[in-house]
Amino acid sequence: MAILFKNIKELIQVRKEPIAFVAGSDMKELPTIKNAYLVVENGKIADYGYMADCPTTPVKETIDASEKMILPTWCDSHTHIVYAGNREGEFVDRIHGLSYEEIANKGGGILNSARTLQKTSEESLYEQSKVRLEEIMQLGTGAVEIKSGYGLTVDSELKMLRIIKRLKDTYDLPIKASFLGAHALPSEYKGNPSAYLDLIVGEMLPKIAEAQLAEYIDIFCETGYFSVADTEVILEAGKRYGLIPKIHVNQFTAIGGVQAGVKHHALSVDHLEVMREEDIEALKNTNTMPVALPSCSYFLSIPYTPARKMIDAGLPLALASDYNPGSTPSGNMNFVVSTACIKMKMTPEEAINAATINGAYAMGLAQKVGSITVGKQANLILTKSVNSIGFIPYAFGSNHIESVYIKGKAVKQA
Ligand SMILES: N=CN[C@@H](CCC(=O)O)C(=O)O
Ligand SMILES: [Zn+2]
Repeated sequence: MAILFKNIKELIQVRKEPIAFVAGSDMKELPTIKNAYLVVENGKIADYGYMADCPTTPVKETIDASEKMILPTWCDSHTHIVYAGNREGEFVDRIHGLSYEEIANKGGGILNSARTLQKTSEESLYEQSKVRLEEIMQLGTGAVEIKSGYGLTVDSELKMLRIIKRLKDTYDLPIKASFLGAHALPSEYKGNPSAYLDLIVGEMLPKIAEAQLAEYIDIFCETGYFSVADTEVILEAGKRYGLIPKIHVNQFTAIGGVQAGVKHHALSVDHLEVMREEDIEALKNTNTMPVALPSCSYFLSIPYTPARKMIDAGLPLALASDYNPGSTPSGNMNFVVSTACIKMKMTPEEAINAATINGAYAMGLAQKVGSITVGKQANLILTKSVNSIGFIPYAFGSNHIESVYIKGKAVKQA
C-alpha cells in the first residue's frame, strides 16, 4: 500500500522526463511544484503533482508536509568511508604549522591510515564503517560511492572492497565501489613505483574483477603520488576488467590528469582545486563529470574548485563530500551544499542540482536516484519548516532535516 505526502510546501527537483545531468546555465534551473503531493509505492516514486489533483484512493499512511519541503536525497559520489581509526593527531600537527604534504612525507597521511587498517580485523572495520554510513544517511545521503585505497596490499584492498560489498548487501541505498589501489605508494615500494603498479595490475585487479568487488577504477594522479603515465597504465588495466575510470586529479597541482581522464572516458574527475584554462577546455563537450569537494578545501585550507568559472564556461559540476580520515573527516552533504554557495558562489539551485542529479550521474545512478521522477527510488529528504529553498544552504549550521526516507522507509534517527 502507498504512502501519501500531502500539502508539501515545495517539491524540489521535479523532472518529468529523466535527465542525465545539467550543465552550464541550465544548472540555475531547479524545477519545483508548490503546494504538492507525492505518492510512494513499493519503494518508488509512483505519482506527484499539485494538491488540487491529489488522489483520494486509500493509502497505508498519510504524512502532512505543511510548511515543509521534499527533495531527493543527496547523491554523494566520492567518499572513503571504509577506514580504521582516525587522524586527529595530524589535524593538530597542521594547526601547529605542518602542511598536508609535510605530514605525508613523514610517513603520515594515507600511509598512516593504511597501517591502521592493515592491523584492523574485517569485523571491526565493518562496524566502524557502518556507523559512518548510517550517520550520512541520517544527514540526507541516499546514494553513495565508496573507495578502497587504505589497504595498499592485496589482502587489505580486498578486505576493504568486501566490506563495501557487505554494506551494499545490508543497506537499501544504492552503493557503488571504486578500487583505489593507487592511492599512495606503500613505503616498501619507495623508489620502485613500477613494482607497485605491477602488483595492482597483475594481482589486485584480477582478484577484484573475479569477485566482482568494484565498478570503478580510481587513482590519485598528483605530484608526489602517481604520474599521468601511471594513471594511463592503471586506467587501461582497469578498463580491461570492465572498470570505468573515476579519478582524483588537480588537488594540489595540474599535471595533465584531467586530459588523461577525458582520454580514457572517465565518468568523473574529482577534486579540481587547481584548474588551468586548458583543463576547463578539455572537459567541454565530454561525458566526464567534474566533481568538487568543498569540505576538503575547507578542512585543508586549500583553494576551492573554481565552480563559477567552470559553470560559466558551460560545464556541469557535481558536489560530493570526500568523507575520509585525512582531508575531510565529515560526510555532511548539507555542509557541502552550503559551502559551495558561500565559498564557491554557486546559487542554491546550482548547488542542489550538483548534489543530486549531477552527483547521481557521477556514480552511474542517474536513472535510479537524484530527482523526483516517477519510477525512481523513493529516497527523499523531508525538511523541517523552512522559508524557501535558499534558506537551506543559508542557515548553514542548523539541521533542516525532519526525516530521511530510503525506498520510502524512514531512516531511524540516532
Ligand atoms: N587526495 C587523496 N585522497 C583523499 C585523502 C586521503 C587522506 O588524506 O587520507 C582525498 O580525496 O582527499
Ligand atoms: Zn578522495
